[in-house]
Amino acid sequence: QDGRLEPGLSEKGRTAERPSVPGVLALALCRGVFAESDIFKGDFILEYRGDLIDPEETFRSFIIAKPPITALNVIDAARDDGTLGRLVNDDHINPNCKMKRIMVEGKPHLCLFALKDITPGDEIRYNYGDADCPWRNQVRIVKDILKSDIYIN
Ligand SMILES: C[S@@+](CC[C@H](N)C(=O)[O-])C[C@H]1O[C@@H](n2cnc3c(N)ncnc32)[C@H](O)[C@@H]1O
Repeated sequence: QDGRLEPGLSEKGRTAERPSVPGVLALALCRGVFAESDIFKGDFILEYRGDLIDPEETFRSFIIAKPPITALNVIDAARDDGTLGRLVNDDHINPNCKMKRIMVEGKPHLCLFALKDITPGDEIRYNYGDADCPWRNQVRIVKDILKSDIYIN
């Protein structure tokens, strides 16, 4: 539409005004991808672009860099090419989109599709899968602290 590869989406830094857990995860979650226009259930949103690498190489880079689990086996997006797929954050509880692997001419492409209607301003988030994501534990720990007696106002 406007010549950008990913129209209708923008990258934003997450700041203290939109933290998942007030004051705690704001720094860890520094950037994310946000809708600029309406996206409807089933719509294609973006492709998680990266370099196609062999499984052995993927295993090595996973040990070193820990890319999101959905990207394992085929696509390594460690190299910043300016596209937004590599900036989409995880939500394992209420994701609004889903990553699907689509084969085109024998080559895998990881594509993000909307699971529900998404309105402008919403953050695009998918479930990274069963990956051992440390931030999920952080949320649990913070919730436990807030519920416990040791939390002093
Ligand atoms: C594919 S990147 C997403 C973009 C990343 N937020 C950034 O600013 O570059 C994956 C990394 O983002 C962070 N991340 C993703 N989802 C998160 C979440 N729900 N809570 C906290 N950090 C998250 C983790 O550091 C993870 O390794």
